[in-house]
Amino acid sequence: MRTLTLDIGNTTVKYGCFEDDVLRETAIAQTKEQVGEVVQRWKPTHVILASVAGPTDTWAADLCAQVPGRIVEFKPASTPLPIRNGYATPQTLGADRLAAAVGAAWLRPGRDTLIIDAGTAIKCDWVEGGHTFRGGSIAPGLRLRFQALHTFTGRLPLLEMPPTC
Ligand SMILES: Nc1ncnc2c1ncn2[C@@H]1O[C@H](COP(=O)(O)OP(=O)(O)O)[C@@H](O)[C@H]1O
Ligand SMILES: CC(C)(COP(=O)(O)O)[C@@H](O)C(=O)NCCC(=O)O
Repeated sequence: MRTLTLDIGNTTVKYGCFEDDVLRETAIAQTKEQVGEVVQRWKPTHVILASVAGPTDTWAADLCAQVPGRIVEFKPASTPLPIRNGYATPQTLGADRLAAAVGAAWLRPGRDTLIIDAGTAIKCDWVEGGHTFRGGSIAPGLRLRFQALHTFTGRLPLLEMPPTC
């Protein structure tokens, strides 16, 4: 079984190519065309995706139409989980945050874990005892902070992150 996993964020798409349970390739795609090239080259039989991008973004559905097997979308309010979701409003929770919690519980079974995920936004989330997602905080990411400081002040220049950052 060849499975493509897609983590569609607000800035980039992170993908992983699995052959059965073995991760063969993982990378960051900057454009949807790059993800299309991975589908053409890797020829996945199945796709598992989680997205926090806007609902008008239909390119993922177009890509999945090229894949013969199952397409599974990870949805916080309905996807069965190996942990309990203690978030008060699962229907508004970002799939990336809950997926990270499932990953953290798998990496640190039975342990309290703080997840810090620095993307477009910086999310700090808590997994209690390796069994319950407790939620956390959402704050602007680095680029948003730079943009806000430049836009809403008179004297601060717009800083760019160095390419190696
Ligand atoms: N060294 C860094 N430390 C923390 N945040 C960073 C760093 N470099 C880039 N970023 C932030 O990460 C964002 C891109 O990360 P990414 O994982 O692609 O985001 P998303 O998951 O939201 O698509 C950038 O917009 C920037 O705000
Ligand atoms: C907070 C986010 C915008 C982060 O997106 P990202 O930085 O991964 O692109 C995303 O997780 C989201 O849209 N969350 C919905 C609100 C919530 O999780 O409570």
